[in-house]
This record gives sequence, C-alpha cells and structure tokens, in this order.
Amino acid sequence: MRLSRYFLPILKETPKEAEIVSHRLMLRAGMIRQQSAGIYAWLPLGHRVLNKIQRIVEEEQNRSGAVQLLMPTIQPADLWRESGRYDAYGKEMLRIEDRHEREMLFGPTNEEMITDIFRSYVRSYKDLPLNLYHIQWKFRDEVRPRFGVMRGREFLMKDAYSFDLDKERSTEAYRRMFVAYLRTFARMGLTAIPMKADTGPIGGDLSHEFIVLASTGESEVFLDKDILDLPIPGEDTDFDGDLSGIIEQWTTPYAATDEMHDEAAFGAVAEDKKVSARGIEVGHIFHFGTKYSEPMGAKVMTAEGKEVPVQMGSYGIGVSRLLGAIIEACHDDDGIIWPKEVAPFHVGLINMKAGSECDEVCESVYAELEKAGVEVLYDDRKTSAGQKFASMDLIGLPYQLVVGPRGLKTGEVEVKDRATGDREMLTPEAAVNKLI
Ligand SMILES: Nc1ncnc2c1ncn2[C@@H]1O[C@H](COS(=O)(=O)NC(=O)[C@@H](N)CS)[C@@H](O)[C@H]1O
Repeated sequence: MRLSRYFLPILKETPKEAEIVSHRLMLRAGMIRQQSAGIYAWLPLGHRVLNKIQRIVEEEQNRSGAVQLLMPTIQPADLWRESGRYDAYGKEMLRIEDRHEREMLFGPTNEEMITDIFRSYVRSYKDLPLNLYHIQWKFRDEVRPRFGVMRGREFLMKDAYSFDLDKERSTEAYRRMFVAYLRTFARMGLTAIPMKADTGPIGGDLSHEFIVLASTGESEVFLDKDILDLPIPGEDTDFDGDLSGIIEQWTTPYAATDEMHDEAAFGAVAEDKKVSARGIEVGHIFHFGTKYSEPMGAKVMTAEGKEVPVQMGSYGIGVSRLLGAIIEACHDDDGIIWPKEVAPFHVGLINMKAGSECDEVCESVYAELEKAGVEVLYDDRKTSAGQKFASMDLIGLPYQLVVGPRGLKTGEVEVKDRATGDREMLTPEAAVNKLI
C-alpha cells in the first residue's frame, strides 16, 4: 500500500481526553475516531488490525469444533421477556421502538436469540453436542464509557453458545472453549490468564475470565507466578479427546479476580510466587445450565424417550477490546509494537528522499515484497525522513526497511526490527530475502 494513496490521519499531539496509553496511541496512530461517547469509527489502519484479530478468533473457534453464524444486532424485546432479563438488564440496554411501535433493543448479548434459533430446529439428543458462535457488534449503554475501545458502548464481541444433553457433556464443551481461549490469546502475542470469576448478569455456576496483565487494567487480580510459565496447548490438540488434564494444569496455580479472591487460599502460595496486579478482561466464559433453555423451552428427546431442557454455556471474547489490550501489553515510548500475527502491515518501507535515486530502489523492493505476499506500507510521501521515522515507530509495524542516499552509496539499505531496535545494513536483495 502506498501511503500517498492510503488514509492514515496521524495526530501530532496527544489528545487530552485519552487517559491510558492504548487510547492515546490508537488516536494518534489514526486507527479510530470517536463519533460519540463510547462509539468509534474504525479508520483503515485500525480496521486492518480488527480483521486480523477476528480471523485468529475464528480459526481457533473453528478448530475447537464451534460453527460460525451471524445473528442480527437488533432484537425483539419479547425474546428477553421470555427469559425474564428484559427488565432485569437495566439501563445498559438500549431500548428502541420501531415504526409499528414494536419494542426492540440493540443486543448487548445473544443468549435469548441463540436459544430461540436452537429451539426452532433441534429436537433430538442425536443433534448434540452443538456450539454456535458469531462475531457481532454489541451495545451496552455504559454509564461511563472510557479508555477508548477498552470500555466502549458499541463494541465487537465473539460470543459462542454451547448446547449439550447433560452437565458432564456441557462441562466438556466448557473445556473445549477454555483450551481454545488459551490458544487464541497466545497467538496474538498475549499472556491471558484464566481466573475463576463471578457470573453476573449472564448467570450460572461456573465461570472463568481471561485476564491480560496490564498496569492500566480495570480488574485487580491475584495469582501464583507459576501460571505464567505453563505451556500453551498445541495446534494438534485433540478437541474430541479428554481435555481435563489441561484444565487441571491451568486451574491448579492460584489465580483469581478481586471478586473471587480468597486471602486464606492465596496465603498458601509461596511468598516469592505471589503476584498481585491489575489486568484487562479479554474473555469471559460461563456455564449456566438450563437458565435459558428451561424458560424458553429448548428441549431435546433423550434416547430413553424423555424430553429434557439442554445444558448451555456462553463464551465471550472482546474482539475490539483486544486492540487496546494488545497495545497496553506491547508498546514503548515511541509507539505501538504489534505482534507479527496481528500487525496491520508486516513492513514499513521508508523512502528517506522521495524524488532521488532512492525512488528506483524503493519501487523494486516494494514490487518484490508485494509479489512475495508481504504486506508493505510504503511511505512515499514528500515529507522529511524524521517525520517518516516517527510515524513508522508510532504505528508499530514489525519491520522497517529504510532506503537512503548514504546507504545507497555502498549499495545497501537498512532493516530495523521495531521490537528489538536492531538495525542491519544489507543489499536490497538480502533485505527482501530476510523479510519474505
Ligand atoms: N463495554 C465493553 N467494551 C468493550 N469490550 C467489552 C465491553 N463489555 C464486555 N466486553 C468484552 O466482551 C467480553 C464478553 O462480555 S461478557 O459480558 O463478559 N460475556 C457475555 O456477554 C456473554 N454473552 C459471553 S458470550 C468481555 O470479556 C470483554 O472482553
């Protein structure tokens, strides 16, 4: 992509309303623009990252056996009356009336709607287990939206819903999602710790939050340091097999949010292993049995000919929140440092002197890299080299390939690794080969 033909409204100064670094950097790097409180336009650079995060989430949901669909954002109030949540949900729910004065709402979550879809088609235990998920915009009228996309009013969520015949099988569905979450966040370059959590308005009796440690996190957490060194389940994990060992491994070391913290149990952790920190909740999974299937009549016929309400769970990931969480975990004083898997582009190509002999080398390197499928953002603007370096460091692409008159005197260009700061002088060919 040539920067001269892109749309990247980088801000020079730090917006005063931004209180945390991820909010500041997303605004300055031209990734989002607030359209109203807690509601953002996703500008091209931010949208590219959002799509990459979404793809990783989809890949790991699919690997675990979940099936993707897409439900609407606008829901009929009647569905929420069936579950009894319409009034209970409170002021966070954006209630709408259509032209026929029908009561609607902008969905804050989809337990009722997915249960309605399920009950319309599934009648037999033979159709189970089933896990249906979508990635869809939600609206929650937060009384105090803040920290940019971290606590928005309109936000993108992956929400999955599992349907099983009995508690034991529903627990297996819960374990599949637990393992899928471990893989998902690790692939984004994050360390997200599963912690026993409160069930809140979603309900149920079993819940874990996945927390990314960050000093600006809203959650206060307590954990045994050993949990930070556990291995992430591999690509070859058998999701149809027994995952209880992995769950056991990840739920043995102490880890709890402040709502669930047990000072006595934490006392048993060796002093040098105790960590109390702040964290960002990037995912939250729940088992809530028949809380929705009972009142909404989502039942299946068992092998013995008995009708039973299905056992359910729901599993959320804050897809748009993850951009903020990743930046909180991956930045320095010069800007963002994107993990390779979610970076908007792989290489930032900097032409230090547009209109000089640098142009020709840039064009050939750009063509080579693009042909090899490397995503390049080529800063071909007629601005100063200093501005180009500052912008490239701010937007945080993993590599910079710098073409300058001095380097070209010895037939060399410079490759910089944004994360380590390492610089290397190479011939253009060697630089291209290094970056493919
Ligand atoms: N206001 C918000 N802004 C951005 N992300 C949010 C917001 N509220 C929740 N999230 C993200 O969405 C995830 C799931 O939200 S939740 O309320 O915990 N769970 C549910 O809604 C369940 N229906 C899971 S399917 C959270 O872990 C968090 O990462």
